[in-house]
Amino acid sequence: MNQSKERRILNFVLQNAVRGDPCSVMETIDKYCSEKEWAMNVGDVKGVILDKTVEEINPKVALELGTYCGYSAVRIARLLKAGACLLTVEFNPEFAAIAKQMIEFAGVQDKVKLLEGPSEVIIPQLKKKYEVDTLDFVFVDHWKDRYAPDTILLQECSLLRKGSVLLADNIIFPGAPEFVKYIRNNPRFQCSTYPSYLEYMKVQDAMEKAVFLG
Ligand SMILES: O=c1[nH]cnc2c(O)c(F)c(-c3ccc(F)cc3)cc12
Ligand SMILES: [Mg+2]
Repeated sequence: MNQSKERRILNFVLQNAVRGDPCSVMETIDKYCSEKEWAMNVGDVKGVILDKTVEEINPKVALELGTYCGYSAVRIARLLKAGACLLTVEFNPEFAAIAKQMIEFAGVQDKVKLLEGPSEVIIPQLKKKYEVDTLDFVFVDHWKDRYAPDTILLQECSLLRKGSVLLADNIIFPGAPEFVKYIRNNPRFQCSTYPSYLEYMKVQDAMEKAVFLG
């Protein structure tokens, strides 16, 4: 059976990146996906916006919705301080298996907990099953139709506290209009938009930052 694109990306990393070096893993994925096969990693351009947001917040507990191959999990985890952790949610078992190996190869596995399943099932389990109190940072990068319902679910599950920061990818392309409408008209969020470019393409995209006001 022929390999998946995600398996080809992982193999390229295993053969070309430096084990235990998160930056090497990120650079190698970016090289493969800009030169050989496009893939939906947040990438090196929007990745800088992600980096700056994580560094500004310095989260102790971070959540990622949409692991894919693990690129942004590695990107976020490399910036986490001692004792901090990232919970990352992926519903596609093939992607989760690739991401697990990617995260381990990068050497950030001690900071990352990969949770396999649909976000609407995992989010209500975070407090009791995964011992989360509240989330300091949430990177929203899964399926555009889940952005708004999962943001509502996070609130219903009391997982956000005053100052929790959401950062959502792809609000221009492919776009998340329902989420943008919801979050920008919600007085409980302070929103700001970061225009950028679609990963590995000269196509406009943007990220939305939303601070929960409690
Ligand atoms: O489904 C997605 N989940 C998370 N992130 C994505 C992304 O960053 C994309 F660029 C895209 C994308 C897919 C196909 C295109 F033609 C353009 C963008 C999709 C996702
Ligand atoms: Mg994305």
